[in-house]
Amino acid sequence: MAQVLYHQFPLSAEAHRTAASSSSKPMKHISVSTPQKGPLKRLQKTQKLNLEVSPHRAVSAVRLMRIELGGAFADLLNEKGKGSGENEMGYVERTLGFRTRELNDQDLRLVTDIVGGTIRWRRYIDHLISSLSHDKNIYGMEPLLLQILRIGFYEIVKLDMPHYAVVDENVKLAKVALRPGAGNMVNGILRKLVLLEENQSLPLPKVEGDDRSQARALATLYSHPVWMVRRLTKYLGQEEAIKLMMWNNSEPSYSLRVNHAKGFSRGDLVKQLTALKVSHKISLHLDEFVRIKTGLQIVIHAGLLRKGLCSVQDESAGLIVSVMDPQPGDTIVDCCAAPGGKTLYMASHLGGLGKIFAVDVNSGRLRILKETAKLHQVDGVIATIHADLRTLTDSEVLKSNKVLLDAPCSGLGVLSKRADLRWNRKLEDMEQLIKLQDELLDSASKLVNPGGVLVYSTCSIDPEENEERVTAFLARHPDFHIDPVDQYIPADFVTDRGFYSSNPVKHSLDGAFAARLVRGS
Ligand SMILES: C[S@@+](CC[C@H](N)C(=O)[O-])C[C@H]1O[C@@H](n2cnc3c(N)ncnc32)[C@H](O)[C@@H]1O
Repeated sequence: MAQVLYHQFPLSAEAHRTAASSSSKPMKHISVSTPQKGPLKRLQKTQKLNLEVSPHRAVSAVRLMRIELGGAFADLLNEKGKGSGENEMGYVERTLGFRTRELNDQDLRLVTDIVGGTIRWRRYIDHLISSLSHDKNIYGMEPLLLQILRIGFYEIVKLDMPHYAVVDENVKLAKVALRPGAGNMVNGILRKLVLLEENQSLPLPKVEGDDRSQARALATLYSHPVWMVRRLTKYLGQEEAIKLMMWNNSEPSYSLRVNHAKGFSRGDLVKQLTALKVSHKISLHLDEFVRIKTGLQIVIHAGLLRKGLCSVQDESAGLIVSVMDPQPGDTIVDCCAAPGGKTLYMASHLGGLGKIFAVDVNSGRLRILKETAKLHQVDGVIATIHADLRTLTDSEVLKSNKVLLDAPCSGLGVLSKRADLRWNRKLEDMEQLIKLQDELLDSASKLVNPGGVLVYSTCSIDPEENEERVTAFLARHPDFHIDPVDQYIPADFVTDRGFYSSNPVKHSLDGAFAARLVRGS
């Protein structure tokens, strides 16, 4: 039986509307009055607390709607941790017409799993939904109904949760948040899915026919855009492309970098993680890094990031800093610096001596860099410059022996962490990005002193953004040559041409690339 509690608070128009529109819903409720003070006394806000629907499903459905309709980033929302649960309840109430109880840690973990997984598996799930629905145009469905179906499909097919409990819970959500008819529809489709899943006869495409048909089938089976499958297959071959897509669909793992500038050591971090019962592994490659598979929410909740004691940073990004080899006393130009992951790590190597000029065209992201630098107590060696790099080329002040260009890129190396990125990227972006990368490389090269080094890096595994950009650059700038990176990073990451390349499947890290390009003296 549905249970709805009415709390009395100062009334908003929104709450009036919600209360009125929901009165027709077939739910029983009780009212609880809270005394009000002063002139607000007569104004009453009604908040409905629904204790029957599962909170993590209600929150997941609304989060998915916000991401899809609002274009917000899934990982950004996830990183807000428990606090976002409270803010989010406002969205839940406005979207569904009721609040649920506050989320506990287990609910939050489920929301993270369900939202990330449902986004990653969207193409696969949507294929199944449209195969089992009467109406094949599933994108014409009410957005909330589609999200509830996606959650149910993901839970049954990919999380293997108890099937009939999943059906019941999602039917309940559809009935309460939409109407009884929507619940009946969810019931019919999910029950069909359970039967097919239990008989191992899901209607999935076969990988056969010409390249195009095979790419389409793989795109559905491994839930990636067709253009991406074709590109991955072209560069890696089908077998490796499949392994990479499976990696992209897996739960991401994270690394934490300790911040020595705060007097916090890796030993201290390990102690804290042990006390928090977050299982962890020391990085094999970098002294300041610790890997965690799960428990990021616990780390966030414990305030380790907020206090500036550590940052979330992938080791693949840390290895780019190793390729830069920052030393005390260096002057470094970081050409595309924001939000500052590499700037801050480089700054921690300077030991208070030297300067990093952190350039970025995005003022909001640059503000985050400044604030984090202060929090990490490395702001003394960082100067921020808000500018388009392409306008800075005549600036003598910025001439330096070490220049980093961590270029805007497709992010094809970080798809496991950026669940929604694959759906936001378009093939046309690649052409634009490549053009921008060439322009930025040309601009960055003008800041390098004779004998100095330009490090070009990306978080992509796409050769057109990596090796090919370097080749094209060297053809335009014969005064530069490749300085092999083998003395800066482990041999396992060094390519035949002397570049740094991390491979998600091989190294269990994000994909990244870097080249050291030295200007002749
Ligand atoms: C890959 S991100 C940099 C990440 C950063 N290095 C870090 O480790 O946190 C690329 C950055 O390039 C910046 N950018 C893009 N075009 C630019 C331009 N023309 N001039 C300067 N910065 C630019 C973007 O604003 C974005 O912050």
